[in-house]
Amino acid sequence: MDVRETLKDKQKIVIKVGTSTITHEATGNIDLDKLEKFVRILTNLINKGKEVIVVSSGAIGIGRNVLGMKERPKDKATAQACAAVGQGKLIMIYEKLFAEYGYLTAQVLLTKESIANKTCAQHAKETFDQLSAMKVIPIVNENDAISVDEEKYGNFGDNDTMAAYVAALVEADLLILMSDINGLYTDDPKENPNARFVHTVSNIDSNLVKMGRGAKSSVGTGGMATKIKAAKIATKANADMVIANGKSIYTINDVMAGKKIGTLFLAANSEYKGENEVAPIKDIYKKHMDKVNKRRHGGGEDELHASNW
Ligand SMILES: Nc1ncnc2c1ncn2[C@@H]1O[C@H](COP(=O)(O)OP(=O)(O)O)[C@@H](O)[C@H]1O
Ligand SMILES: N[C@@H](CCC(=O)OP(=O)(O)O)C(=O)O
Repeated sequence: MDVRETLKDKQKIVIKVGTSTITHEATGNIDLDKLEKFVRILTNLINKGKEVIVVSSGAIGIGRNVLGMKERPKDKATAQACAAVGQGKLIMIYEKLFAEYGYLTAQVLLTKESIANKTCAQHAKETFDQLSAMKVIPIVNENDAISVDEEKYGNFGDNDTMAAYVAALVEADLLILMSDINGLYTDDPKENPNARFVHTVSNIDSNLVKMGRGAKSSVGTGGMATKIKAAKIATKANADMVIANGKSIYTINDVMAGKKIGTLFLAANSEYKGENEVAPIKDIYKKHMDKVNKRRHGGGEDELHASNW
C-alpha cells in the first residue's frame, strides 16, 4: 500500500492553522468564508468517526487588527493585550460555527509550563481526555496574554511546536500543519528559485534541519524552522505529520484522502521509512548545472546534487 493511503485511516488528528490561513492578507481581518469551510471540513471528519483537536493561531493578529494597529506589536505588554482581545473574538467564532453543526467547543490555553511541568502536563492530558469522552472539540492556543516570554519556562512563541507537543500529549496519530506554503522545500523558495519540494521525510537529519528557515510574512511566526522542530517532536511520539498549504482549506480533505500533497514526515515507528523523497531538480536548472559541473570538473549528477543540498 502507498504510504499516503495510510493517512485515510488516521483516527486522532491535531490540525494547526496559522494566522495567515485564517485571516485576509490585505486587511488582517478574519477570513470568515475560510473559517466556515474549515469548520465544515472538521465536522465532516468527526462525522466519519475521527477525533479532531484544533490548534488555532490568530489571537495576536486578530487582536492587533481590531485595535487598529498596522504593525506587529513590538513590546511584550502590547502583544499580550492584543492576544487577550483577539483570543476572545477567535473562540467566539469557532464556537458559533461549530454550534451550527451541533458541536460544542472548549477553549484550551496552554503555556510552556503546561507541557514542561509533569504535573501540569498530566492535568492537561486529563482535560483533553475528558473533552474527548464528552465529544467536545478542543480549540487550543498558547495563553499569549500571560506567557509571552514567561521567565521560568519560557514560552512556545510559535504554535507549530506547541501543536506537536499537543499531538504527543493526546497521543494523536496525525498532526497536520496548515501553512502559507505547499510544504517543505530544500530552501525557502521565496529566496531561492531553485529550491526543490520535499515530498516525504523519513529521517530528520542535519541536512534537513538546515533547510528550515524563518518566516517571511508579516503575520507568520517561525517559518519552516519551527515546523521541522515540530516534526521531530511529533514523529518521536509516533505521529505522522503533514505540512500543507492552507490557501485552499480543502487541502485537508486531499491529505485525508491520501493524495500526494504537502510534505509528509513519517512517525518514528512507521514501517514505510526509507530515503527522504525530494522532487527532481528543475529541468532548466539541471541543464545549467550540468554545464557548470562539466566545465569545472567534468563532473555530473553527484556534484549537482551535492551543490544543491
Ligand atoms: N525550506 C523552506 N521551505 C518552505 N518554506 C520555508 C522554508 N524556509 C523558510 N520558509 C518560510 O516559511 C514560511 C511559512 O511559515 P510561517 O511564515 O510561519 O507561516 P504559517 O504560520 O502560515 O505556517 C513560508 O512562507 C516560507 O517563506
Ligand atoms: N499564539 C499566537 C500565534 C503564534 C504562531 O505560531 O503564529 P502562526 O505562525 O501564525 O501560526 C497567536 O494566536 O497569535
